[in-house]
Amino acid sequence: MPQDEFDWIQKHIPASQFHAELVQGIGDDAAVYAPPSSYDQLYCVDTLVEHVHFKRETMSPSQIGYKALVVNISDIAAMGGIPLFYLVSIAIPSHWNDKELDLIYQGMKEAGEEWHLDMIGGDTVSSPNDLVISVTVGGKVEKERALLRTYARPGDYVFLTGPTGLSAAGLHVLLSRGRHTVDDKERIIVDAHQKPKPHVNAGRIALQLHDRIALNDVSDGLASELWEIAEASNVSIHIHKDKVPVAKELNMFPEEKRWEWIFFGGEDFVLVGTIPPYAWERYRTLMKEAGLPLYHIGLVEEGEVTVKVSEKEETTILPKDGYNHFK
Ligand SMILES: Nc1ncnc2c1ncn2[C@@H]1O[C@H](COP(=O)(O)OP(=O)(O)OP(=O)(O)O)[C@@H](O)[C@H]1O
Ligand SMILES: Cc1ncc(C[n+]2csc(CCOP(=O)(O)O)c2C)c(N)n1
Ligand SMILES: [Mg+2]
Ligand SMILES: [Mg+2]
Ligand SMILES: [Mg+2]
Repeated sequence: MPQDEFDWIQKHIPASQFHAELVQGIGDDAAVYAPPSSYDQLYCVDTLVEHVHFKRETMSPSQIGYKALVVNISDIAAMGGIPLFYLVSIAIPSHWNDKELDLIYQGMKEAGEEWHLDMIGGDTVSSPNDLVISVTVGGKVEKERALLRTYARPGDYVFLTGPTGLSAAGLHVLLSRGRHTVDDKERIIVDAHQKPKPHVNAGRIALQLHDRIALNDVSDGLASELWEIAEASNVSIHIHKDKVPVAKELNMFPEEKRWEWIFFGGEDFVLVGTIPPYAWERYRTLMKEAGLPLYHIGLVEEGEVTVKVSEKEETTILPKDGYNHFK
């Protein structure tokens, strides 16, 4: 725990800033931001709680900081937006020392530098047992162009910007053996869990391409995010299981586990979305030119709100399961 709240904050104030729209950052009662008039503003907040989102055995302090910020950058990506600023609220129990807390801030700084975000404020409090870190991100998106979950229409293609299930597989390894005994062949899945990469460019390319692409980032699991789009847009979504990407890093696990993680694992932070068929080839080309993966995994159909999955001749309902904090 820091000796003094105020001295501790002082040493984490950034020395420079990326965005000129920031009028006043850390140091007053609130940050001041002068938004450009041709953009709408975006805001989101997500929280990581010790023993719920991480344990000392699953994530290093710098990875906790990194992930606390990128899960929010991912929500801005899912709107097609540009992340700009972040505020950090941290509740610190006595068993976390100064060195570890500095590393948490180091991890956030690393992510901030990677995606050009300025830290503009926060809050520091004590906590009786567990560490809690809550990050708020502000961003911008061209006026009236944000990519909404309500945009899916019958006939649209359903796409994914990366394979799912890797983070859950990585978590499985970390929970069974801890973060200090990871094999080389497990590196990719463990990295996917500890240092996910938000798909900001995929979101930006989508936004620049078309004004009616539905997007959602995969935090609670592919099934859960597909259901959210189906419900928001009042459509039926039909997935073809043989088109859903299976990362080769999952091959070392039993088939049943693999599919459970792909559909219900969560924390993948890839984007899932829907796009009108006439815009598909262009999106594919632009993503390919940018060196980014893209998978066509199904279709939006008319009919009551549901998510179906077909395998060979058989079609079943994809359960609305996934990570749920209260189940
Ligand atoms: N406690 C809360 N108070 C007010 N609004 C909330 C609260 N929790 C969530 N929301 C809002 O509900 C909507 C869905 O939030 P949710 O957290 O499920 O989205 P997400 O961040 O994409 O998912 P995840 O938290 O799994 O990453 C968002 O608009 C969010 O701001
Ligand atoms: C130690 C440990 N146990 C379990 C998990 C898995 N987990 C926690 S929250 C979540 C969904 C996203 O959270 P939210 O909905 O809050 O954004 C998932 C898949 C983990 N990361 N660490
Ligand atoms: Mg959230
Ligand atoms: Mg989200
Ligand atoms: Mg989120």
